[in-house]
Amino acid sequence: MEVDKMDENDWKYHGEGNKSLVVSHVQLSRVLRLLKYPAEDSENPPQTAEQAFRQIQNIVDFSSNVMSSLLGEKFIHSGEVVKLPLEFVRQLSIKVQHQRPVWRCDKVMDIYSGCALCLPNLTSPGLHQQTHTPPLCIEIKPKCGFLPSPKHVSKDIKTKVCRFCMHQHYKVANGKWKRRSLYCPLDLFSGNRQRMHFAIRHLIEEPQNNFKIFKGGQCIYSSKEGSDDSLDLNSLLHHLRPYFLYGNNRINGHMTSKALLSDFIQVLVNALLSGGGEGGGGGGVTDRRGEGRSFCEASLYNKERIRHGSQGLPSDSVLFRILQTQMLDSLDIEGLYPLYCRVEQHLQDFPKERTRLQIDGPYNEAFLEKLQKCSTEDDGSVEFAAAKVHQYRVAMTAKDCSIMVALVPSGEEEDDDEGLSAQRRLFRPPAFSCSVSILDLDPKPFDSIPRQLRLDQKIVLCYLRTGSLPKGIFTAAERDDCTLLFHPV
Ligand SMILES: O=P(O)(O)O[C@@H]1[C@@H](OP(=O)(O)O)[C@H](OP(=O)(O)O)[C@H](O)[C@H](OP(=O)(O)O)[C@H]1OP(=O)(O)O
Ligand SMILES: Nc1ncnc2c1ncn2[C@@H]1O[C@H](COP(=O)(O)OP(=O)(O)OP(=O)(O)O)[C@@H](O)[C@H]1O
Repeated sequence: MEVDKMDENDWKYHGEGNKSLVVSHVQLSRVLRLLKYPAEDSENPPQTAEQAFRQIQNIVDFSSNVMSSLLGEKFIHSGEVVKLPLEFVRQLSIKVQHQRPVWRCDKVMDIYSGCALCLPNLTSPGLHQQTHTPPLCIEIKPKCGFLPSPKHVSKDIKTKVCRFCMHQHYKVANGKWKRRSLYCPLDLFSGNRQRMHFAIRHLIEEPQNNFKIFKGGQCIYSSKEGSDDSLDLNSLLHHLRPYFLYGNNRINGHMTSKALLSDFIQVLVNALLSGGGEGGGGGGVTDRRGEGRSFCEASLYNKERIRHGSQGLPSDSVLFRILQTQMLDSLDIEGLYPLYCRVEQHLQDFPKERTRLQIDGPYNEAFLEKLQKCSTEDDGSVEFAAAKVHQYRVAMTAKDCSIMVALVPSGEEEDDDEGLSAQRRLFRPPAFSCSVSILDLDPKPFDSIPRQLRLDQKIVLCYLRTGSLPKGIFTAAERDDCTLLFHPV
């Protein structure tokens, strides 16, 4: 990619989040991730080109020097900062504008700095070049997978119902989503295949911003934000069917929708429990959170079943690494906030200390060391408080990152109809080579901590007012099954 010969016609809108917009190259497996600003700042960019460059370089450094070490290098693609011609960026911004979801248009793409992050396109990995069938990529934003310790929280409910499940009530009450998602992250992070299966079924049922499926780089399944349009599950099944032709669950040569979906989820669970495409998963590890902190009372999963074995997550799996990193938040926002205030006060008294304490970076080995070597006892120092704040911010990033699982059908060259006996085709399970990556590993600003506390309080209050008794409306059988409803395709 030659940055001085950029043509907006080679790029198309790919997606966006709260703070960046992503375009993908039409031929190369590359994306550009551009910063966004609040729309009211569109005339006067809130930072200079140098500051924007530094912000993106900080993202690269944080990902490659800090998160990569905590999450495992094999999952991380940190990318590189690129300087783009301003005319190209302006034309690109005009080109993509009409494809952007309306609810994201409170922010505009940065057209002033010319800086962007260039990354591999994780939804169209080069792997597929050897096969006829495009890869299937599944993006999951799993959110926080554990309950806080009772020691640090003021409201008992926080030790029973997870943040995601409580937050759902708040989001629906505020109109962010029309329907509550019944996905519970604690089920996904359980390492118990049945619970994980259950969690993924609910992600499919109500994806919100937690679940997307791409085929050959195109998004084929996601929520339409703010809308209550029913999702096209039949269309999804239509896309999935060719990948699962050889499943075991066929009746008279036809695979039922339920079986198809079940096979798909099974493959996804396997990928999430594997070591990330480099051989089989490591041995199961004991769940060190203890039963009390790994089950959410709002989950519809039948708790009785958990007795039949929670194996824990394999230590080389992506979920294990994300969960461990999330758990660097050992104090909860309530326990952390007084330490934040200690740092904040110190910075008001001694503004130059901001640099020594690495509040805004640099995100280098010294930063990583500060958070890894943080003592367990509070000695009252600002260094201790800053290290706990660093740990919390790293945990926040791990609570907000996404996992991309790329599935490529393997052994496809043998699969022509003439070449395989009907018997073999009927019973061979689908085989995929998979690769797992983690995306969106940006550092969370120091100043976002007071907002975190306020949001936490609002979520808990809202849940206490509106969130009780969801289980009562389901029968035990519905709770165990919660089968998605399909029409035959
Ligand atoms: O606070 P949360 O848990 O709602 O997470 C925010 C996300 O909301 P979610 O609940 O996942 O829909 C939010 O996602 P959406 O904009 O809702 O898609 C962002 O990821 C936000 O991060 P940042 O401020 O852009 O760096 C996230 O904010 P941080 O808390 O990670 O700063
Ligand atoms: N390297 C990549 N390859 C393919 N798609 C990507 C890549 N990076 C991001 N995307 C897509 O673009 C979307 C937005 O990117 P990202 O999550 O990084 O934005 P964000 O603004 O940081 O999100 P958030 O709302 O969590 O702050 C992702 O959900 C994903 O679908």
